Amino acid sequence: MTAPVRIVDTTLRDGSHAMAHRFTEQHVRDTVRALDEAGVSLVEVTHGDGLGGSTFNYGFSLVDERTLIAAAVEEALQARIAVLLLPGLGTVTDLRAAADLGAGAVRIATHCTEADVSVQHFTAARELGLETVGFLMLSHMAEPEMLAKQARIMADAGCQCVYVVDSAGALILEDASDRVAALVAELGDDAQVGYHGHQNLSFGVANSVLAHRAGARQIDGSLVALGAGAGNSPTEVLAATFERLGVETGVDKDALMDAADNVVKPFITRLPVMDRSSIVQGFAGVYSSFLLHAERAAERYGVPAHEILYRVGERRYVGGQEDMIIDIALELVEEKKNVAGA
Ligand SMILES: C[C@H](O)CC(=O)C(=O)O
Ligand SMILES: [Mn+2]
Repeated sequence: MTAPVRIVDTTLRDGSHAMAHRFTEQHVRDTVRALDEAGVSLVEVTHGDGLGGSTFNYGFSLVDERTLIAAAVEEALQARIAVLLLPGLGTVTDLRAAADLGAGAVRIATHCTEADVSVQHFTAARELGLETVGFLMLSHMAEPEMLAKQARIMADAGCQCVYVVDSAGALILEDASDRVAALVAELGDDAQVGYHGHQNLSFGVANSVLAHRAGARQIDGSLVALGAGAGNSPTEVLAATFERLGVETGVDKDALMDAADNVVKPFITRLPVMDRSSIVQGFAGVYSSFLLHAERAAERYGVPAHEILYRVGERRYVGGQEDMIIDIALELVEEKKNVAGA
């Protein structure tokens, strides 16, 4: 018998990147209601970079995330509302506030080789009675065995499901399933394994299917793929694909397609697309949420965004190093001046 999979929706968190953090309370209410009615059991709502993410470096939110979390909790009749937390940006105080507002789960995200910084946050989350999930971001930067060791750190700290997070949309087929399999082998019954894909090289859904076959039991998606870079695996496509494969998801694919077309598509300011810049992100292994930062720097300094992104990939910059995008743009301006003057 094929094992069921839980489809987790991150439209209202990863989608925050694509919306330049401009979600309104109405967007959140309408989307949560639609996901809830479609049977999605875990819905993530936070600034794209998690609790406390609304800053100069990452981009300010239009509406305070606590207002959005409270609205989401009010609309969800069966779904649990999850928040994202990046240790160092979000604090345990932010987490307590989210729990007080009714959030029932936290997804704690670290760079794929830095799981140790999440330990106190998992401890606090378990004390608060929250469901706990760990995100090993930019997973393509660590080999499967190394990633599995990092997953062990999270599980030992109280994490109930550790995700292979393909932040750059760089993993292709076995790259994803080998990592999932390594985590499953390491964690056994101690914690579940999840998979979070991005579409930069168009492998989000295919990787998710392989991840499930390798033992992942939670898979992320976003309605209309709304997410950073070329977006996430579309929730409505995941639902249709798993149904075709005979894998139980507990969600209603037609209700999700309705939500995608009639609730989310009308408010999207910029449809996720596999354009030159996002393809370069997947190819060069660049954090998807750097896309808008690179596009802004490109416009401001008159250099191509894809050239900036290639260089970000070469230097292996990670989340939190958004400011380096400006440095690279300035460097490219200098180099172009020197070539022109030579
Ligand atoms: C903070 C990031 O946007 C988390 C995530 O969704 C990813 O790394 O991918
Ligand atoms: Mn993501």
